Amino acid sequence: MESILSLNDVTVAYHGDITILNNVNVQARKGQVTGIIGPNGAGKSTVLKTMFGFLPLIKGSIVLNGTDISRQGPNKRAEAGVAFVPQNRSLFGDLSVEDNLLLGCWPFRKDKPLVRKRINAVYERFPILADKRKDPASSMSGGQQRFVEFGRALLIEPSVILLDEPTAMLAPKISKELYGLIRGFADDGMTVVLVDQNVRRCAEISDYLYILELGKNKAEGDRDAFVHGSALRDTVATWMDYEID
Ligand SMILES: Nc1ncnc2c1ncn2[C@@H]1O[C@H](COP(=O)(O)OP(=O)(O)OP(=O)(O)O)[C@@H](O)[C@H]1O
Repeated sequence: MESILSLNDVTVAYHGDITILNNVNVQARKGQVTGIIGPNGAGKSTVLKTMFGFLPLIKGSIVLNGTDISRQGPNKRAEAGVAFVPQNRSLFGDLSVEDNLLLGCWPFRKDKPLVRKRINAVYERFPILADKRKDPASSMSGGQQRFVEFGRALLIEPSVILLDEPTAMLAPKISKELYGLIRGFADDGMTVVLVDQNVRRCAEISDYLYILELGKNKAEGDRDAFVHGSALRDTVATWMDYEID
């Protein structure tokens, strides 16, 4: 299966020479969910931030569709079709749902008919957002706010979507709905990279998984390796004190 986005031997730091990722390798394949799991502080969020261009590389390269994008910033990567939904809430609470969506149209803002078309497509996918288009984003539930964030990410019609803990702090019912959506993104041909604390759910919807520990690759394998007892499964149980059932 074709690799769309890859981190190749990547080393990054937030400050000075204290490296956070050390020679990390991740390949995200077309139409697949690539799950990234690991204990707190392993560097999972840092992998996504690096993929989106927030951190300069000390070493290694990032390749998107065969092009080295290591030196491109987030704007360029968004233009190339990479969307990022960060872990922390990223909406402007005082702005309406529609205004938050309009902000996601920035790269093609001058093409008004296209803006309308893409926003309407989001409303078709998430009818609740059409109903609440005039309401302040902050008036919506946590799950509904996630829909706005997902919708805003979809406005550029991304080929790659990076999702950081999309169901953190949400109730099981809405989380299930979100995992269904995420699986649907991949089934529609999008390349999904999912960072998740919920090992079981992440393993269920991922095609391939990476375990990080202390900023390094620790193990990797496809879903079957996790679901049917294996070294990877034992790894998760031992390192993360977690049993997959
Ligand atoms: N802005 C920052 N400045 C300095 N260090 C940071 C920053 N963000 C994260 N770190 C450090 O980088 C390391 C990896 O953090 P990261 O958030 O990528 O881990 P994670 O695996 O996503 O953890 P969690 O599951 O807790 O979110 C941690 O030691 C963290 O303290």
